[in-house]
Amino acid sequence: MQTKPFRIGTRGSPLALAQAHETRDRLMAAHGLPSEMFEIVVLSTMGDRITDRSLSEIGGKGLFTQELEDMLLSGGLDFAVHSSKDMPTKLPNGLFLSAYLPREDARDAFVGRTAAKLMDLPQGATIGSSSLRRQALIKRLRPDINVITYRGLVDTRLRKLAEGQVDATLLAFAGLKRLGKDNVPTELLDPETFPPAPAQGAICIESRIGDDRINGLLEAVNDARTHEAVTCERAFLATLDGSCRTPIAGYAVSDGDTIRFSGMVLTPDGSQHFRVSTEGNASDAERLGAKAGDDIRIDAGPDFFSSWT
Ligand SMILES: NCc1[nH]cc(CCC(=O)O)c1CC(=O)O
Repeated sequence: MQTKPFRIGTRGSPLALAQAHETRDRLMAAHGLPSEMFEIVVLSTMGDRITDRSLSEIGGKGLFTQELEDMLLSGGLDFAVHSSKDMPTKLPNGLFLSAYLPREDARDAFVGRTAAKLMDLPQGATIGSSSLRRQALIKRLRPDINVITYRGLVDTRLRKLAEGQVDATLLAFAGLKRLGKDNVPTELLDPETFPPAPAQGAICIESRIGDDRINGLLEAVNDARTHEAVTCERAFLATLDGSCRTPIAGYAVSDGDTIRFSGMVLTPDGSQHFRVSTEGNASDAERLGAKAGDDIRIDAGPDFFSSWT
């Protein structure tokens, strides 16, 4: 009988804490365990400490994960809760993504101050976003718009917007929902024209390979369809993501039998893009995503990825 509490690692941002609490609540419900059986351990990561530069400028992998992974490997944590979108495609030896909670809405949310919709913004308007994918997609649809670097906690971004520093910003709808800010978006962007980032909207749990006791505990909260979809999207990203300087979108939906995937790569200025769409057996999720990555790379040609990176 386990008597010591399970140690759950998380970052300390309001969104990260909400995700850690959701994970704990689902584990309590699945196993009939009291909250005292879980201890939430908050760690600060490089990504939390550097807030004045965009993530692609800082570079490096695992900006939001390394400190948690180090402590997982040293045994100080039993598992860690992350936004799947923040996970590098390669994990440290000995760790894996053992469970995914049911995915939240994966769409991007547009939060407008001077217009409610992206396509209705005035000519030359300013949008705050540091995501290469969002910048490229905005410029593809609205080349006149000026995109400025914009990072920080969700509340900080919304405050800057309210103060008039920008006309609009884009955020993952999933994050807003988890913070109880469902009513903040003025538009939800269509995944056809504005596809989300690979793994957006999905919470994952990272743990040690071979730690059967913990992995058995986590299995009970794994959502198979989310696991399949995000595995497909991450395989697509892994095939393409040499540099993290490439705007990449990818979104898969699994019904348990069939998985459908669409991906897009763009030049940072949005002037060129390539798409791929495919479907296959859900049990083939990873191969399907990797193949889509290979296909779009061939379609785009050798000069596409080297032209700006
Ligand atoms: N560090 C960025 C990040 N990582 C995950 C989310 C949102 C939550 C999610 O995609 O599950 C966000 C913020 C955003 O894009 O608005």
